[in-house]
Amino acid sequence: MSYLTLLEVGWKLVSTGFSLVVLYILSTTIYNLTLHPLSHFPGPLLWRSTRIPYMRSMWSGASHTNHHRLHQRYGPVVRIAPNELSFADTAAWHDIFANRGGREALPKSAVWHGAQSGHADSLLNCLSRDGHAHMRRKMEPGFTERAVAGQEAILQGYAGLLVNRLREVLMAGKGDGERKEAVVDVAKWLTFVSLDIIGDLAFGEGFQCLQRSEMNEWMELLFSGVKAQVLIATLRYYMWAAWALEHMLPRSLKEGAERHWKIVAEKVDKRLQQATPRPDFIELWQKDGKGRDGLTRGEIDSNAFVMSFAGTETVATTLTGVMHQLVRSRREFALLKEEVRTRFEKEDEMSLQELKGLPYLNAVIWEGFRTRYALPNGTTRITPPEGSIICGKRIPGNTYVSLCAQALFLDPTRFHDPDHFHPERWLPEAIKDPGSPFYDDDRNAVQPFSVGPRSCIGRPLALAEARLILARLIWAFDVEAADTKAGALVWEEQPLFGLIDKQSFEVNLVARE
Ligand code: HEM
Repeated sequence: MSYLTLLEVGWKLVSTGFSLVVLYILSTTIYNLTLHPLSHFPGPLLWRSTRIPYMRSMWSGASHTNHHRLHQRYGPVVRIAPNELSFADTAAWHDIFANRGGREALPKSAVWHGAQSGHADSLLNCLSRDGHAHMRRKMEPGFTERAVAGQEAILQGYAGLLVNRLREVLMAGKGDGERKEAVVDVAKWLTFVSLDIIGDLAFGEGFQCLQRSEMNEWMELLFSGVKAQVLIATLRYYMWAAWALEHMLPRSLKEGAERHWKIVAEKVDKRLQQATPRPDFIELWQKDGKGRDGLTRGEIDSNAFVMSFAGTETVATTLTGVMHQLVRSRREFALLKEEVRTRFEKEDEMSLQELKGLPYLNAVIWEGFRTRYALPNGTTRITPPEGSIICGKRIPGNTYVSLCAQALFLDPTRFHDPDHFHPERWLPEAIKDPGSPFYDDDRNAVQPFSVGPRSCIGRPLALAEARLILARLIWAFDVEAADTKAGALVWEEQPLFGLIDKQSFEVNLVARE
């Protein structure tokens, strides 16, 4: 065969291949818009026909604001990709995430979850229903109200350290004895304290963030790893992309991930060598000699690893969000200050038990969840092959479904004045008084810890931390808006990669008079 004939054959092959690809894309697009079982669900044309707008939205970090906008335009159910629906309806919490009337909660999908190869499952990643239930039973002793009460000294220690470190910053700040003040990045300090607490509970020692006023290098790598994992997960919607990813990931990335695991194993080793019992997770996840079953060594490593992001960023973002609201809401801030400062004369009187009973403090935290939620796009599940009923609608099998918390929590048909910070909507007065503008609010819509068998195991700890840290800060300092660029943070503009990618938020910290 001559060189020219070879070229011709080659060209024909390429053009046929190209035509086939174009044909495939065209026919799938037409199928997605017409014959696909989800074709009657509303959504923008491009989102219904290909997954590209969804991926773009995820990769740009704007998925929460985009999905929220789609719900405002199309209603409580939106088709956000050919085989995916987003819900913004209170009933969806139970229909997607809870076991109901003999029907089990919808499972997690292998796109978003599953163990890392060569490592044991963690509670968060485990895909098997039975495997998860078994592991959850073994881990629960580490997270009960009783366990948190036993961990109180650890929590108080770090909350006190946070206040003392901020007092030092204040002393070095502007002003004289009458009024000392300093601009501080609260997002950073709240991350430090939540990291140190979880470091202590998961590995037996804090990460020394508060002491050093900086993030531990390992944690920084871990957070960027989590972000990368979210972006990589979106590629798994395409089988070929998942395969290519598995085979084409640079060796350095794989080595980096293994280094993480090695550090985890070393930290767990060190903790296991401590002979004195301490009320931390590892102690409570192990067999206890009194019949309590425990995690395997591999499971301890995987779960300690997961705690370092699942239990830190969530708390830090919630508290930063609450601060962001409080500095803009003078009346609400004054009410909170009054409650905390009149109830306690001394800092050490602020026990976890006492704080649980403070109505306004708790209302502020719940309004923080509603307006500044750390997971505004929720998490994804997949319907079983036989399909499922969600919000009264029959959803075909193998459909990805999620709940857009931001759209639900800020829905004007469910909340009075939804875009503004009104802690009083959570007070017993508003709940009981038909004259209150918040009486008819759909408070059940706000489920920051999700519901059902895979709801947040760390809920009691998270609430205890949030109450304690917030109360200790409010007791010790006055906080005002800072006239800096980071002080003018627009909350909604922060990108989302699974969790809010928290930016700096500066406030003016003033010594309490
Ligand atoms: C304000 C703070 C927190 C919020 C808003 C939050 C929210 C959530 C949500 C929505 C889920 C369900 C995830 C899903 O459906 O896939 C979850 C699960 C989980 N959370 Fe939290 N969380 C917080 C704090 C914590 C803390 C402090 C810990 C532990 C120290 C923790 C550990 C976990 C774990 C291990 C799971 C997986 C549970 C399972 O699959 O059985 N979280 N969290």
